Amino acid sequence: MDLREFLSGLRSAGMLRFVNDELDINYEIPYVITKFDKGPTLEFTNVRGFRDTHVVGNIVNTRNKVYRALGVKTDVEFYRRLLWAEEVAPSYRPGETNNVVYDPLPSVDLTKLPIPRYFELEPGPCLTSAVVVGMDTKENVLNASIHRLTPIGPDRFVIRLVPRHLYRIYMRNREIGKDTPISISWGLHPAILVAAASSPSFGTFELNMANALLNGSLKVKSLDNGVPAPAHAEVVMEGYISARETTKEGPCMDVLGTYDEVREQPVVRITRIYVRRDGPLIAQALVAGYSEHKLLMGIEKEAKIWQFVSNVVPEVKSVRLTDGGCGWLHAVVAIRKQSDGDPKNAIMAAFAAHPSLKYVVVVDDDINIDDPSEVEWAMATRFRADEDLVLIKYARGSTLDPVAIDPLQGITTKMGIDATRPISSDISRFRKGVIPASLDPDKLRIE
Ligand SMILES: C/C(=C\C(=O)O)CCOP(=O)(O)O
Ligand SMILES: [Mn+2]
Repeated sequence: MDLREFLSGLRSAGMLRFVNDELDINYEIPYVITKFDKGPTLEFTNVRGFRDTHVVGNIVNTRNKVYRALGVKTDVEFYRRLLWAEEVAPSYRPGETNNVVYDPLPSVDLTKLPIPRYFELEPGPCLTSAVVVGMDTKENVLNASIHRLTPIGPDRFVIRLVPRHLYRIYMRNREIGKDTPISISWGLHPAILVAAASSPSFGTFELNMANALLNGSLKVKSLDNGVPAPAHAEVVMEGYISARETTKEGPCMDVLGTYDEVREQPVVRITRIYVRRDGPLIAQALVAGYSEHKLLMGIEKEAKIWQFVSNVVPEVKSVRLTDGGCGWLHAVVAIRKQSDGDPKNAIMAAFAAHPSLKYVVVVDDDINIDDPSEVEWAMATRFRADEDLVLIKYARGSTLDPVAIDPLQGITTKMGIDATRPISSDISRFRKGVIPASLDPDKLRIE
């Protein structure tokens, strides 16, 4: 399964529309994508200045499409499948092949690639949906993750490295004076994107996880620098993260919909570009701060929160990283509690599961956590700040948080809210009002 097959499945299911007007990849296509933020997948067939190229946006901008990509139907099925893939990843190493769909370009020139330009204050075009595989040259540890890459020359990017696994690999290589060999793959089946956006423990290779999610069908090619890349990507680049060279990165839009800080970040040197040529090249545009970005970043964290909270509370119905909380900073967890102390433990478990989380509300399982008004209703009727509020000062949060105490380290204050009704009290005081009638109002003759 590659991106093209996934897109054709969406088209057959009526979930993908073609846009045939001539549009520019600079601002125009991203703008249209944001106007259909929770809508259909859009395939732009007439991209100004780029022949034989389509741009696709909103490929997994809804929960439904993510679940479709992973072959699951319900939240709990999704949590179990993703956690299973993290667990079994070591025994799902993808097979190696030289039978790839892409060919090398005669020369390296990033300006020839259809990399979109998104937001007004950004310094230029930005690659927001590519998977970077990096290798620890000493231990041969591999890691796959998604990073913002801004071209700064025909063969150079600057890469935003959050202090996580690729950063650790880069630091370990740097300590012995080595550049970090990488592959950058763009235009991938969403299962690979979901895996790369996941955080299994260091040493678990996310492409193995993707292979498990794809039922063992993923194939990889080893590039000349020794790093694997998926054999069915639209574009693959081979290169190195420089151990010495850094430059300013940003200002670039992040998942919060605000401009991330400008930081000194490592430079990437590209040594080869491979491009798919069988039919139009499919370039994936992903607009930072919109639904696809939020879902890809947050959805694995929902599974992790579900897992961690399930360790302390027997029944966890569902978890949402909320839209207003940017799919990253705010969560709602619906539980069926057995003790009035359960929600506090659930709050602690949620913070342990997702270090960037800043605010979590725990509700009973009669609350629809997809409806922000119902969640607020639970807070209005089941929460009292003197005993149901947890504040944790000076904890590790997100490096993106504009009000962090220390933005470099992402240190902030966290808040947990127990909006569940007390077990001991009269349940009827907390029940939602129901009118016992079963007629269909849509069938009434209302003039
Ligand atoms: C750089 C990040 C997201 C983005 O660019 O939108 C990830 C931030 O991760 P934290 O661990 O929350 O700092
Ligand atoms: Mn990792």
